[in-house]
This record gives sequence, C-alpha cells and structure tokens, in this order.
Amino acid sequence: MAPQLQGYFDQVDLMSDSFIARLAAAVAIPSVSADPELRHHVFKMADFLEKLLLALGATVERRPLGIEPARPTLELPPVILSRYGNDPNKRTILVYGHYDVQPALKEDGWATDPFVLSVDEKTGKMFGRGSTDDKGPVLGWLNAIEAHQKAGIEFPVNLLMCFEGMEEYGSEGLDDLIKKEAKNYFKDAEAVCISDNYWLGAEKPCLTYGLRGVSYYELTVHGPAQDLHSGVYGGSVTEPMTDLVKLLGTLVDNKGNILIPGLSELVAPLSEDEKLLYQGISFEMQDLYDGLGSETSIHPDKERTLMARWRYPSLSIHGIEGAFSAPGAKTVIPAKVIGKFSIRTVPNMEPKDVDELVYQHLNFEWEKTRTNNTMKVGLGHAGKWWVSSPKHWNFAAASKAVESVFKVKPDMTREGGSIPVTLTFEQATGKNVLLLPMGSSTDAAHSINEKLDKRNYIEGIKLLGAYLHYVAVEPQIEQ
Ligand SMILES: C[C@H](N)C(=O)N[C@@H](Cc1c[nH]cn1)C(=O)O
Ligand SMILES: [Zn+2]
Ligand SMILES: [Zn+2]
Repeated sequence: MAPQLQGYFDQVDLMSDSFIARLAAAVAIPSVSADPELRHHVFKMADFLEKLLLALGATVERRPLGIEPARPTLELPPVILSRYGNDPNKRTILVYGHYDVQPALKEDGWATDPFVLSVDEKTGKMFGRGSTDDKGPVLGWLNAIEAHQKAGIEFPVNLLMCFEGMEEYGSEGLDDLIKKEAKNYFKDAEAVCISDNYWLGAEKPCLTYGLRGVSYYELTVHGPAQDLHSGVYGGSVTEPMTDLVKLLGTLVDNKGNILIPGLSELVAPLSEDEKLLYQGISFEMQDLYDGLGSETSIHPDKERTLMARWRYPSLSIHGIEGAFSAPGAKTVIPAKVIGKFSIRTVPNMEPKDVDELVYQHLNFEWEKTRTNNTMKVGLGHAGKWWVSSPKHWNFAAASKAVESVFKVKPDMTREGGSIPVTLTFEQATGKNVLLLPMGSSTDAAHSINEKLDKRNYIEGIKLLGAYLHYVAVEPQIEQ
C-alpha cells in the first residue's frame, strides 16, 4: 500500500467525530423530493453542499432545472456541479450522488426521529433518513477531500462532482443535463463512479456492474362521481375497487411469477457460464433473512435468490391511491382508485415492448370483467437496465482500494434496484461507470429505521479516497 494512503486513513480516523457530526447536520435537513411541502428543504440541502464545497476550495456551478412538469407550481432543485482540482497531469474522475431522500414519518414506525441522526454507541448503527441513501456517500467524497487537506496529502485526481436533488422522484431533468454537459462540464472525465447502492451482505464489500431497470405504472379504475356509503349503495353499484383488485391479481402470483403473457420471452436466456457465477458469490440465505426481518423468502437457495434479484424481472404491487387505508372501519365505497405497480426489467427487455405487453394484458383482462366502470393504464416513469464489463481499469482500481481498506477482494455483483442515470452517464460520456457502494444490505434504505453503520461510513470514506489514489495510477488498458 502506498505510504500516503496510510496517512490518509489515519487522518480519516482522527476526523471521524466531525464527519459524523456533518452527516447529522445533513440528515437534519428533511430534503424529501416527493413532498411539495418539503421542497424548500431540498433547496436548503443544495445550499448546504454548495457551502461545504466552496469552503473546501472547490468551484461550484448550480444548474437550475426549471419547473417540475407534472407539478407546475414547484421548482426543481438545482444540480450541483463542482470541480476540485484542474491539473492537466492528473486523471479526472466524475462522481455522482443525490442529496434528496425518500419520505419518512415517525408514525410510519420509526423507532427514532427520522431527521435526527441517532447513533447507537453499542452497535455503531447510525439511524436517520438519508444516512445510507445517499447523504453518507455524497458526504464521503467531500470528507475525502478534507482529510487529504488536513493530512497535507496531495489529492490524486481532478474530481468532478454531480449531485442531484430529484433522484427519489425519477431524476427529473437530469438526463438532458448529463447529455448536454458530457461535452462541456464533464468533458475531461475519464471514468465515472457512483456510490448509491449497497453491499450484498453486511460484511463484505462489492463492486457493482449491473442494475435492473424499472417501468412504473398507474392503473386507474373509475366509476361513481363520488365516494359512496356501502350500506346505501353496496350491491347496487359496480365497485371500482373490486375491478381493480381483480386486475392487480392477474399480474403476478405469490411465487413471483409474472403472469403477463410474452414477458418472460423478452428475458435473455441463462447460459451455463452465468449459472456458475452465482455459486462463487459470498451470500448466505441468512443475509436475505436479515434484510427481510423474516424468513418469508420465495426461493430456498442463494443461487435462485440472486438470479431472481439480478437477472430476472420482478413485478411489485406498491399501493392503491384513493383506497381507505387508515385504522378503523370506514364503510366507504371508493369512487376512483389508482393501483401502482412496477416491473424491474433486465436484459434484453426493451421498455416499449414491456409497455405494450402490459397494456395488451390489462385490456384483455378488463374485457373479461364485463364491468361498466372505466379503466386507464399509463406509464409513470421508466429507466432502462444497465450491465457493463467489470474488466476495466476503473474496476481494477476500486478492487485494489477495497483490498487496501478491508483486506478482502470484493465480490463483483449486479443489483436489483435501479439507478437510471448510470446508463445515461455511460452513453453520454462514453466512459466506464463503476458502482462503489458504501452501505450494507441491512441498511433499510427507503424503509423505516434507515441506518448506516459507523464502520461503513468511516471505512467507506477511506475507500472512496483510496479508490481515487488507485484510479489515478491504474494503467489505462481494458483487461
Ligand atoms: C438503488 C438506488 N439507491 C435506488 O433506490 N433507486 C430507486 C430508483 C427509483 C425508481 N423509481 C423510483 N425511484 C429504486 O431502485 O427504487
Ligand atoms: Zn439512492
Ligand atoms: Zn433511494
């Protein structure tokens, strides 16, 4: 290991309390992009990052994205573009993260206030919305810069940063910005690194070279002009909820089989070589159970579980807008209900082919209900799957960084979640993209009690810095 890396690691350890305080300050800003009432906090979070970057000596450009198309009274938060270092003799690396978070309410079942970073000193777990997704990783890059400065160690690369505030609401406006800036702000980038995903388990780091895509649908069933009393109208009106539940029930079974004809034919066949790949991955069924908080898995073994997560599509039913869902026993007949479901897509599924099969299937099933209600189905948002080659110097550098910090070789993984801009970065810049996660599979991102372990945060800051040292010198050959 290069001697300056040990100095950097020691400095990160020395500064760990201040890095945790910085994460606490970020978590305290409820930058929920989905909630119009909290939109000003997303802007506040952009200010927070801009101020920190300027204090570190980076240059910052705030890129406004205009008005949110679906909610024209709302302004989109800016993309923060930043550059640290401009040395023509150094490599330039582009990193991406997001500063918005998923919604969180204490009454959803959080054990602590979601917007107060609550550190359990015994376990090292740091609870708070955005701790792992994605404020910890975003601050990781800034902390790496600061630790270099405080240790008097030369920063090994020129760092370009792209931080957005709408990722949790479909990255509105970002694709166009990336395409535009590929030949402008990002023109010097030689490789891209994204830290917005998770280790496969809780112990061993991984590098990620694939993501599933996502196509998100809204299925609306409408009948009466207003909600009705079920005692007065039950039995004499065609109930929209009955039709909707019937339709939703035709999409998927409880073994995860998607019931839409033609969909599985779009999936790339499994080769013998690929089958072998899953056996070598460090993953135990217990890792899955830990993440689930139960043992209610579909598959009994790790190979099928990993394949189901990474290389096969899945269909999830998320909720029903307009349905009664509060505690108690309201005897209402909802007049209009909107079922929300999404399909995680994989090679070689083309989003437009998936849409067509979904619409065809739902129209066919709708005819069978012989109902006199009306039905409408539409696509909310979609992002395509991404699979790249990990045989690239960008991955080789990250692998060395993992070994230097964690003393193990990382697993090479794909992931079931979606980060649609990954493909956009790859296509627009023409450069290799690497996913370098900081958090673990037990972090409960998007869920109640989201957390980041102290170990993952502090060693993760070391990892990001070490990656920059190795990527600065890794020979530029495809391996
Ligand atoms: C993997 C990443 N951290 C993430 O959680 N992505 C979201 C993206 C998304 C898609 N629709 C809405 N948000 C995900 O995979 O759900
Ligand atoms: Zn994220
Ligand atoms: Zn997320």
